[in-house]
Amino acid sequence: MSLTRLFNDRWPGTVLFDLDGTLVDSAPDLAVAVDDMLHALDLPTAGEDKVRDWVGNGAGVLVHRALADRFDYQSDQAPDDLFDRARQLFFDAYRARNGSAASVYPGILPFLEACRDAGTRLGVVTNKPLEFTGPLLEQMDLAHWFEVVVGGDSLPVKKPDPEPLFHACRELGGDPATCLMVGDSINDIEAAQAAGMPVVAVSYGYNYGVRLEDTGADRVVDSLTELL
Ligand SMILES: O=C(O)COP(=O)(O)O
Ligand SMILES: [Mg+2]
Repeated sequence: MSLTRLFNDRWPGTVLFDLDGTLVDSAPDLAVAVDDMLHALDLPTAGEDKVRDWVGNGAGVLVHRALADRFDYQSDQAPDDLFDRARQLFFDAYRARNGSAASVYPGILPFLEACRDAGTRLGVVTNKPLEFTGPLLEQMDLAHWFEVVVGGDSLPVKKPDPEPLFHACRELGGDPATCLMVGDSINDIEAAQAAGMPVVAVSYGYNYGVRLEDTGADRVVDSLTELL
């Protein structure tokens, strides 16, 4: 099925992209920064496989998961002073590292080119803090594609709340019904569904180690080129 089938044989007027795990494989740098933080705190390091499954709810939750050494950290949440120290260590380490080992996923550039050729307006809606989002998009030479970038701390709420998607769509002058969300995790799918936007999920990203099939996405693809 081509993408236009989702929009009555038209290309979407607006496309919003998730960042980590959708446009860019950022986990290698996030994992080094998490391990630098844990090492500085004399805690056992986590490694990239675990960190991949912990990414998705923003930097603060990633730090909590790393301190607890598990996804579900709520019952064993770090005390405020340890969390504050860890968060500072993580932010310093990731700031120094952001983009070093990251890469743009295959299929992204042809899809962005097709959107541009169709006159579609493009935005990024990520749970990543804004201070890391701009530099990463610049380093990956992606920044020039997007008219709007909403970070995890741009608004009082993050995905899966639909408000960041509404906000980006409004800024682009789009209509949620003709806006497509593209993401890699259940947060993206739930946010899009709550916003009334069709959603395509990419299978190659980080969905907490859980397969994306049966999560309710309108389509799951291994590469965005499948939509062309
Ligand atoms: O920083 C995160 O936790 C995830 O960011 P994303 O929303 O771009 O996947
Ligand atoms: Mg993501």
